[in-house]
Amino acid sequence: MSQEFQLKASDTDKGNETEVFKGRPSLSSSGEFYDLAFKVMLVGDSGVGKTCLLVRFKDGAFLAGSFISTVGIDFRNKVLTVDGVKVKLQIWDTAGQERFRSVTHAYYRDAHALLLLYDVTNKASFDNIQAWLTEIHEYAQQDVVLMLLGNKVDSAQDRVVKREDGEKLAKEYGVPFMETSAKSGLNVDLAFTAIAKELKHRSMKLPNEPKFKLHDYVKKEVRGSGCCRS
Ligand SMILES: Nc1nc2c(ncn2[C@@H]2O[C@H](COP(=O)(O)OP(=O)(O)OP(=O)(O)O)[C@@H](O)[C@H]2O)c(=O)[nH]1
Repeated sequence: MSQEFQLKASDTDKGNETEVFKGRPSLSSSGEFYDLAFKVMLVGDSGVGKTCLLVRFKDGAFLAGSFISTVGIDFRNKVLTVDGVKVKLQIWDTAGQERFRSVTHAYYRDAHALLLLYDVTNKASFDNIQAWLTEIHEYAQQDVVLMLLGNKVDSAQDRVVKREDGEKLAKEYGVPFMETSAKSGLNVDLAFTAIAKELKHRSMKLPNEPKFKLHDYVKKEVRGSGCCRS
């Protein structure tokens, strides 16, 4: 990583935690207890809405107005309760711009999950998904949890990528898929919850708990863009 683009921590936590389960809860620096911690990375072209998705999930707000591109990498923490277990997600917001690509490459290998975004109003961002998948294949862990998100579905009048095209691409690559809107909140909590459930089930199975199937969960829970709340 170049000196120029050091990690920015929006929360006071350090950015170097790995998955933990000590049999007793840990305390995050924001004062919340958690049992497990995972790193989730947001990737995709510049402007697809990675920062807005994270802000929607973390703060329940939408960053309207002028678009300020992420520089390098940033992160936020959020603790979720998944099946009675406190799961801390440390969510890394990467810069989509090409010139920061070498910075983000360095972070892939530590990610437990990746949310790969395109913008349904921007065909190029969809066409670039294949290149992002190649990059993920090259730099991320082999067993990384991956999900494809088509964002900005609130902009129905500007949509150029059909839902079926997203579904088809996701099926081709065997990844779960959903459409989201950082603006309306549609499916935003669901995307992060699904990831947290998958990571939790992979690392810790409670007695008598059935096997968790991420694809089935997403298919069952996902909501269409006719509606505007998560
Ligand atoms: N209509 C609509 N606009 C959105 C949505 N999400 C993001 N935007 C807008 O899209 C622009 C880019 O959003 P960002 O979240 O900054 O995009 P990014 O992917 O983080 O971009 P980089 O930091 O350059 O990689 C902003 O003007 C947002 O207001 C959405 O769900 N719906």
